[in-house]
Amino acid sequence: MPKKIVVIPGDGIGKEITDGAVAVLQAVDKKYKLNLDYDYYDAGGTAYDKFGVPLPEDTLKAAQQADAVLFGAVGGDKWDNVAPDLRPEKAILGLRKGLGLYANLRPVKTMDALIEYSPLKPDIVRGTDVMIVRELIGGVYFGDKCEEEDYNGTKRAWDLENYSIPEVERIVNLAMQTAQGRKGKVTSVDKANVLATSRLWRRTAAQVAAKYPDVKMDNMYVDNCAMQLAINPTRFDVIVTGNLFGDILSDEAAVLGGSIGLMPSASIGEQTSLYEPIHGSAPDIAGKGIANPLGTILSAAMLLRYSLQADEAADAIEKAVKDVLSQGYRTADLYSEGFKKVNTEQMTQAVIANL
Ligand SMILES: NC(=O)C1=CN([C@@H]2O[C@H](COP(=O)(O)OP(=O)(O)OC[C@H]3O[C@@H](n4cnc5c(N)ncnc54)[C@H](O)[C@@H]3O)[C@@H](O)[C@H]2O)C=CC1
Ligand SMILES: CC(C)CC(=O)C(=O)O
Ligand SMILES: [Mg+2]
Repeated sequence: MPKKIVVIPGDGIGKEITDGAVAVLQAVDKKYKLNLDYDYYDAGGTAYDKFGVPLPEDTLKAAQQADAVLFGAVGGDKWDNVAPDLRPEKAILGLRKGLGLYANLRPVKTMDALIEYSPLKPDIVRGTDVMIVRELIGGVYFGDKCEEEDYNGTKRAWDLENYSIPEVERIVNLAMQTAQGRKGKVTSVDKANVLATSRLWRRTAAQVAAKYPDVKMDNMYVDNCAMQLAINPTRFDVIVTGNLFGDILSDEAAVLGGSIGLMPSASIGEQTSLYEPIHGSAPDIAGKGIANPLGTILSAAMLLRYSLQADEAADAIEKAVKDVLSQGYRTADLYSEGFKKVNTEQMTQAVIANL
């Protein structure tokens, strides 16, 4: 039986980068006989323009029934003024909730070939290898919210941050197990000096950690973590944190690898999982054919590894990405004089040639 991959390109650079990842998947499929089959669905502003909603029922249903989902990105200025519940970003939030994707794994690894591209000093970023484990379907992104209400003679808006003990236990357990396959160290990141949700997070994390004597856990406030990522990133192995902090810290950590365009992610659920680069729809470069497809191609490698247990094919993609960078191929986000400047399509073909 073929394995069903639901592809959701979304908006902006979404089509360009998912085209690249699917071309690479098709190439490894030929070599490793994976028997992959693709179905395409709309989401985001593109779906809003066609159907009046950012996440059509058909898209969610297909994703729920898929062996794995490959996602591009959603959003763009064009939809900035649509009703909050119809914003393109509701599509990815709805997919995360609808598929129960409770954990977002965001690996950040500095490749030697790219050491000069980080705005940080080479001696600081060399050897960085962090796995950010971000809780993905709780916290302030999914709490009750109020767009506007009267309050003390003025208007206010609010978003509710809330976490339950089982939600924290589930994500911290996954972080501990992830660390067991790595260097055995977890840093739990919160703001327990201020937030009640963070104090519950910290207490619960300690209880979970006690079940894993082979893993060392420490706690860090999120503001300090933001600084430590910039001055001492190699001190981290696994970082586990909530939805909002994980979103922000992972964009910051992306600069350690050279470009956000390189960063993949896996969003893990009980039934199916979704794979997407950590960046957005990059409206500033959309349609120009210059987006870096490597974050999405590496997300496809994570798809093969986590959803299809096709480790050999995943290894082949990851090695091909390293090879093209060592050979000097660079999209615009990583280009400097002396290197081979390529567009999205040429970078994709370079990866395929190295498989
Ligand atoms: N999962 C998703 O679908 C996400 C969607 N968004 C949405 O994307 C839209 C744009 O958001 P921004 O804050 O501008 O973040 P962004 O990640 O789209 O772009 C930030 C900067 O990084 C660059 N960049 C991003 N991906 C790149 C790639 N593959 N190659 C080369 N350069 C790349 C962009 O050109 C831009 O300068 C918004 O509507 C936002 O809500 C943002 C993050 C995640
Ligand atoms: C809802 C998304 C736009 C949040 C985000 O920035 C992300 O998941 O990286
Ligand atoms: Mg983000």
